[in-house]
Amino acid sequence: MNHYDVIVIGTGAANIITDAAQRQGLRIAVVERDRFGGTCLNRGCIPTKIMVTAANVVREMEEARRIGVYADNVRMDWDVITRRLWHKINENSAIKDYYAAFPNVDVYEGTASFTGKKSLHIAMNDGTAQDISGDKIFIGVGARTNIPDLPGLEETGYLTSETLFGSKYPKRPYDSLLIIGGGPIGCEFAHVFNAAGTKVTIVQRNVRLLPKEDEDISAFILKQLTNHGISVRLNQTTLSASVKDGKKCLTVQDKATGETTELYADEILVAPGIRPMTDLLHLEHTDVRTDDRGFIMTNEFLETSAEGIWAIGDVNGQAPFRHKANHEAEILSHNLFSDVPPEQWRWVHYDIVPAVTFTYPEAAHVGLSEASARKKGYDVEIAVNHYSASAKGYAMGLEPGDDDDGFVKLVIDKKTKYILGAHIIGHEASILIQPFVNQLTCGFHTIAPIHEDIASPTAQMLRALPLTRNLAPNPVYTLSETMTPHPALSEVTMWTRYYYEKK
Ligand SMILES: Cc1cc2nc3c(=O)[nH]c(=O)nc-3n(C[C@H](O)[C@H](O)[C@H](O)COP(=O)(O)OP(=O)(O)OC[C@H]3O[C@@H](n4cnc5c(N)ncnc54)[C@H](O)[C@@H]3O)c2cc1C
Ligand SMILES: NC(=O)c1ccc[n+]([C@@H]2O[C@H](COP(=O)([O-])OP(=O)(O)OC[C@H]3O[C@@H](n4cnc5c(N)ncnc54)[C@H](O)[C@@H]3O)[C@@H](O)[C@H]2O)c1
Repeated sequence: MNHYDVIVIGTGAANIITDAAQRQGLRIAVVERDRFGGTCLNRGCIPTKIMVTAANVVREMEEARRIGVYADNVRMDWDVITRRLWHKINENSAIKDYYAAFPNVDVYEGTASFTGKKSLHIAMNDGTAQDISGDKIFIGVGARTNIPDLPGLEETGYLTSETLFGSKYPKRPYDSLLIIGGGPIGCEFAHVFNAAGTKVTIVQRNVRLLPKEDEDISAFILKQLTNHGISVRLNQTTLSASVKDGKKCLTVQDKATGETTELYADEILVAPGIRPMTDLLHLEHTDVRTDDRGFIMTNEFLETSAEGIWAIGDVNGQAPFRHKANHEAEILSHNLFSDVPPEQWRWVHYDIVPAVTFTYPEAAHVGLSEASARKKGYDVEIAVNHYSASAKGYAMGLEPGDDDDGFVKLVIDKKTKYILGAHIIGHEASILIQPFVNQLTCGFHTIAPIHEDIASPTAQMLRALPLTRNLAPNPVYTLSETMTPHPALSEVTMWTRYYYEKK
């Protein structure tokens, strides 16, 4: 059995940990069962945003007539989008080659599962098997679509984000598409296919689209998607799927009226949320604890309940975004692989994770919604500013009262005047949210334990201090510790710090 200093399972955000351990000359095993680079590169953020960016331009060109610019025959060239998208996805093999070239890194292409507290069996993709063990093990195995238990779905056939960017990639846009789920995945694909000319219907179980957003943002996006011709059915129960007259059919029931309807389309895309990839890991052989949905429980230092095992990214069930996963991996790299004393350790706090849904227009937020702030007992004040109130907004053709006149909404604690949450819907909301993320990240922070009972002796010592960190606005390291939503154009400014850090 090969023994390693470090084992990293998964090659999404966990690559940041591999890089840090590699720079220290440690002996590392990297295990990956699928395409290298994880969800973001292969079937998530990157290919969807290549599509979304093209879809945005379609909408912008259509709207440009209100400022005196006319473009005829605006259309998406699916072949160009397809070529650009797969060009990017295919970079995954370069990631594998990159790691394989290091003498201190062994790359295993296969599925890892625990056989003991620190040992793993790898069912290699070529049919062979390997057994390895390690001192430090990092789990970054991500998540996948949580397929609903819907009668007839398997027989009818369906798409997920995984198969759409895999064996079922469409050679041309569908004529019609039913989307199960009105979260970020459902809404972003609805925007893309709608702009590509597909007749799109979203079937959403919740009474709102994007229910993790502030209610005002959900209402705005509903109006926008509807204005663009997307049919949205809220508050629905999906009863069954079938094939009728050559079309795929979804039978749904309105939860309020009880009315049952049959919806037809060429294809069904399933986007009802995600489940962790922990089922393949056989964590029962370890002391790693999971919650009732199978997500690995981690503390503010990304420690699991098992000694020497950490977990980052989607698999820990906290804010499933790539920038959050990167942030966690950077914290571990700093704490464990940069020779700093524990008193200089960083920790994660999830209350300042920005989120952007790349619909048209974009929806972005950081911090608490109005409803969640009130629920937490804050006496809140609200400040709202519309795009049309700014000179640039007018220049863009936005007038007060326009359906698409986006806005910024601040949720403020009446007592302290602190910003509890910032919410933006409108053009480039992904960039406009950044100042609020920076502002909330700056300042003096005191460690806030997550899962109090998960604590290595070092974590216990740091909690007892208690550990503090002052992020003054001027030093470049404050930028390094501030998240930026991925993939927003604000990365161009925020990631300048990498050139300072020479990474
Ligand atoms: C359609 C879609 C669009 C998205 N858009 C955005 C966006 O715009 N912005 C954003 O921030 N987030 C977005 N996300 C979410 C984002 O992709 C994830 O939060 C992020 O990629 C998670 O990274 P990770 O490192 O935790 O896991 P992953 O990137 O999923 O990496 C895990 C890796 O582990 C491998 N693996 C799993 N189990 C094993 C095993 N047992 N053995 C070996 N290898 C294993 C997997 O094959 C995978 O490569 C999107 C997701 C989807 C599905
Ligand atoms: N721009 C981004 O950052 C981005 C984009 C896409 C995905 N993601 C991440 O990926 C994760 C998965 O996205 P998602 O949209 O699948 O998840 P989600 O859990 O956010 O949304 C799924 C939606 O589907 C609905 N739903 C669930 N079961 C249903 C059913 N049977 N019928 C009808 N509706 C049903 C739920 O009410 C929910 O609103 C998200 O948590 C998100 O963080 C991020």
